[in-house]
Amino acid sequence: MSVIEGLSHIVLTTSSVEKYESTVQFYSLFGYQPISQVGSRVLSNEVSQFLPREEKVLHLFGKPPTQDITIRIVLTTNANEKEPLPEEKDWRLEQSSLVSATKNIVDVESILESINLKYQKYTYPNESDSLVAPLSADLVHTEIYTHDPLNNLITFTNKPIPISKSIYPIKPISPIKQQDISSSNISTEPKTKKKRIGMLTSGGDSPGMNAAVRAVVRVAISRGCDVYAIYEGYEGLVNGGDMIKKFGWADVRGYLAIGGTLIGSARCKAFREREGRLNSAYNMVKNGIDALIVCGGDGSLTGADVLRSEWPGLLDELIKEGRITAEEAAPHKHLTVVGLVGSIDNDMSSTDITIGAVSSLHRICEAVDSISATALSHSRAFVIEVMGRNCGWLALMAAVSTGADFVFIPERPPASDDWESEMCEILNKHRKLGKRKTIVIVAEGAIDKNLKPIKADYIKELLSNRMKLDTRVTTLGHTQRGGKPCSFDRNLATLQGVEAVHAVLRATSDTPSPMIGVRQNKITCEPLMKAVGLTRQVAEAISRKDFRRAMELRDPEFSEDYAAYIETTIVNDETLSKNKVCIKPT
Ligand SMILES: Nc1ncnc2c1ncn2[C@@H]1O[C@H](COP(=O)(O)OP(=O)(O)O)[C@@H](O)[C@H]1O
Ligand SMILES: O=P(O)(O)OC[C@H]1O[C@](O)(COP(=O)(O)O)[C@@H](O)[C@@H]1O
Repeated sequence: MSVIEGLSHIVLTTSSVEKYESTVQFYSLFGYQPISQVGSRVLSNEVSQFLPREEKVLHLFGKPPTQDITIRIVLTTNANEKEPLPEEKDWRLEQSSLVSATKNIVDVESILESINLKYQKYTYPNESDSLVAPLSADLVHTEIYTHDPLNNLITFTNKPIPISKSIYPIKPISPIKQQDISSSNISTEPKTKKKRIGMLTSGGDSPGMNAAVRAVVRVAISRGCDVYAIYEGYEGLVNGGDMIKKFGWADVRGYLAIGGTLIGSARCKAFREREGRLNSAYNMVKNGIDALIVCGGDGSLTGADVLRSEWPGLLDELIKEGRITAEEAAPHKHLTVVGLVGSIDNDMSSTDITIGAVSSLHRICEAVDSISATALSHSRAFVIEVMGRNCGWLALMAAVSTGADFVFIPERPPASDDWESEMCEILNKHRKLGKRKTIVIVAEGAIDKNLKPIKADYIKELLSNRMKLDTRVTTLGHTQRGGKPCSFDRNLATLQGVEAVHAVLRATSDTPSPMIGVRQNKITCEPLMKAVGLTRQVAEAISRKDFRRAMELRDPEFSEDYAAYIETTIVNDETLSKNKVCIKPT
């Protein structure tokens, strides 16, 4: 028996008031009725500014055999905005967010005409379909594809049985005879050419990278491709030789449980130069590799896309230099690049979580728990520095998970000019309420509101001198990055590795390089450079001191986590001090 009883509602989010209003109007045109509205657009509380501001719930009463649909339209700063659908594409190939059954497809069409909205219409059977037999009535129907103001693809169908998956009895097209093929139709690619995929891990290693390599290798083999491990990140591409090795099924045996990356990683200076990428193109052509799956952070994924964009020019240069022949280059006209995000920092936009971040967080929590035990014994204070480069996710999540007394992250510097006094006041309050230990977590990229770095040693001085606490600094360092991947990272990397190979096989010469992500528990495929661009915007927002924007640009839960941390950890209950209740250490 299933544990759920059916669809509750669909949630659509936007940060634009205009789009919010027009989405409500759009769905109303098709008969959805408002059943409730909550929220206020003006919230003064600093924390609340990141929470949903307003939402409307619309309901459509379905007629059997269909069911009612409820749509919640939310106005929030943390919206997942979608890109407009490319008009030239066949929208049937995209994933619809909502498929509605209708008996009045003509009315649907007139509504779309009346609001001047683009749509695609398909009638079955199609004139060009070669039917084996007349279609049964339940297969004759029309489908209309359009999008709502938030760019969600929506479909209308007048199929008599809306969820019927029956297929059309179309005659197979007879094989083309040799004499029918004109020379202009002959592809330069040999028909039997096997796809050859290169896989590399690059940048800082992260737990779960091995699971990604394993999945890519095995799915590629299952799909009839050859797969090559490229050792030491881009170093292997630049140097070639035995740093590029064909992998078989058994080569990745035992990979799942091992931390780091068994095919090695590097920060490769040579690949940043065109000369290095020219050598990489040479080594790829010589090995017949024309698709590359890269698992790394935003730097590694940018590097892969640079290689893809330069590819035709690099091949021309190699031909001119006489290093490869035109015949060798011909089957490799396009390079397909797919990105998997492997980084403990969880700093990539357009994905909820990166491969390795959860394992690293577990490690940090274990370390903080251990330090807490000794802090408690000696009534000491500890300032713990955690990794994350310019991202505060690890620090914030560790603070939430361990109940640290204070946290410093780059995206949300302390609001006050005299944050030192405010921090001491909060820590003092916790001490007065009976806490025997003080834990301050500081992200390695923490800054104050004037962009001055906040370092663990400086905090230690404050705690020792002003609060007279016996204070130690612990820098967790690379223990955070190594070690076994947790099951979440093994699963994530496996699912994403599978999708990466599928993305390679789907790619055409004009598809932008995709990045495999995960959103709301679904594996996603987003334009890689768009995600990299959004990621860079966080650093830009911070450098402009626009910290509100920096928080918005992180994944939607970031602000909620921050709010939860403040509410659950910074004591804010006056009754406690009045009644002198002693708080047990967390
Ligand atoms: N703009 C770029 N052009 C070419 N290669 C790059 C670029 N940025 C990064 N790379 C390559 O990716 C490697 C890893 O990048 P880095 O930023 O250090 O780590 P991460 O991928 O974890 O962000 C670099 O050492 C370099 O070889
Ligand atoms: O190991 P290194 O080269 O000192 O790099 C340390 C950096 O690598 C990381 O562990 C991971 O960063 P990337 O995923 O961007 O490579 C950062 O948190 C840290 O700042």
